[in-house]
Amino acid sequence: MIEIRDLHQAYTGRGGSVEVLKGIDLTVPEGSITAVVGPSGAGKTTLSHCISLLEKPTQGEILVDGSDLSRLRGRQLRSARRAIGTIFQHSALLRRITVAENVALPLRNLGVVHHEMQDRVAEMLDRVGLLHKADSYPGQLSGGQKQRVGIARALALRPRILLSDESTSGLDPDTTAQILSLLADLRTDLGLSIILITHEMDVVRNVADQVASLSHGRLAEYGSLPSLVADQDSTVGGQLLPIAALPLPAGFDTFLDLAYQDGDVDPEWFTRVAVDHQIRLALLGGTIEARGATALGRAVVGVRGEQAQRAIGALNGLGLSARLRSDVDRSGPTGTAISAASPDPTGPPPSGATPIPAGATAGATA
Ligand SMILES: Nc1ncnc2c1ncn2[C@@H]1O[C@H](COP(=O)(O)OP(=O)(O)OP(=O)(O)O)[C@@H](O)[C@H]1O
Repeated sequence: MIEIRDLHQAYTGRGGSVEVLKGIDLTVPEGSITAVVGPSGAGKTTLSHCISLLEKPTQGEILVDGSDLSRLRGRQLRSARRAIGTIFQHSALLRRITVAENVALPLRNLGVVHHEMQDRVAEMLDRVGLLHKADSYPGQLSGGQKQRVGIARALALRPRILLSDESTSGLDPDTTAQILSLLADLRTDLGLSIILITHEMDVVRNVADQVASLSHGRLAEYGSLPSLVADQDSTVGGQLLPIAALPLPAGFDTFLDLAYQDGDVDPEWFTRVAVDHQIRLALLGGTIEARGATALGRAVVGVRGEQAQRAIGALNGLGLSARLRSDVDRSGPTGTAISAASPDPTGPPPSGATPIPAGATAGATA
């Protein structure tokens, strides 16, 4: 487990001191993946450098299994670094030595004896599925294979924490999925605490247990992924499952935002509200994402104003979180004018997620 407490980082230049991290508190439980997201300049890389002990924070603590690594120097610092393995964006392998020699580097620097080093390298390459590439050179590998070697190297010192700094950036979707699946397995098999610094919301949605969002050097949001998706006030939740919706059809004047929470939603909610409760609903857009045995989702429906409160009650009773939008008009619920011919102005639905066909209506005559 890694705990970051009141972490500050300031840089001093000609123009004076600039505080880039302004008191970050973050806990990454053992055996879990925490994604750190945020806009450019929010402080993600600075946080990553502080965690990997490349930079010394100006204030605060980085506790790994209870001991503060941020105040160490010299030999103690070098030793503490072993607790944290880092995977970089471009794998950062040395081109002139073999895959096995790259993985062995951290062990060699530590003076591990030869046969032990060979065993460890073979074990780590086997874990990432690349034992057969041990004698190849990095230039002979695909992008995804290079990243796997980078992961094997990061694991060589048996760290407790794995820090991935944009490690899937620039990889194609299939390769990204393979790397994420490997990270998820490592979390489970080795009980690693994994910190994923990324700007890719697809990556976050597919693999993160918790999400921390930075803004201007502060922690803007933090929570489990399902809780953020279910929280209608969460900006990150909206970014994780973005929805573009059709405008309200004739006869409807009120938008409701819906969120699915964990597995407790009645799968027949739409029919039940329409038939059992005699409420007219127009399904205007939505996304459902399967996570293990549960489903996460967000949707937008249209209702008639006089039925809105009853609809909210019925939907909440079926396990959804339903909320009236206050800024109701006939443009989309985001306030952006959306035409029926172009129902998705923000681009395709997130990969791996199932878009609900917009425009379906149901309901008894009211
Ligand atoms: N060595 C430095 N000296 C001065 N300012 C710095 C230094 N490193 C980073 N900064 C500033 O700190 C802020 C946060 O930078 P950082 O690279 O951590 O953001 P980021 O969230 O990783 O952004 P991106 O997604 O674009 O990589 C930026 O305003 C940046 O200009």
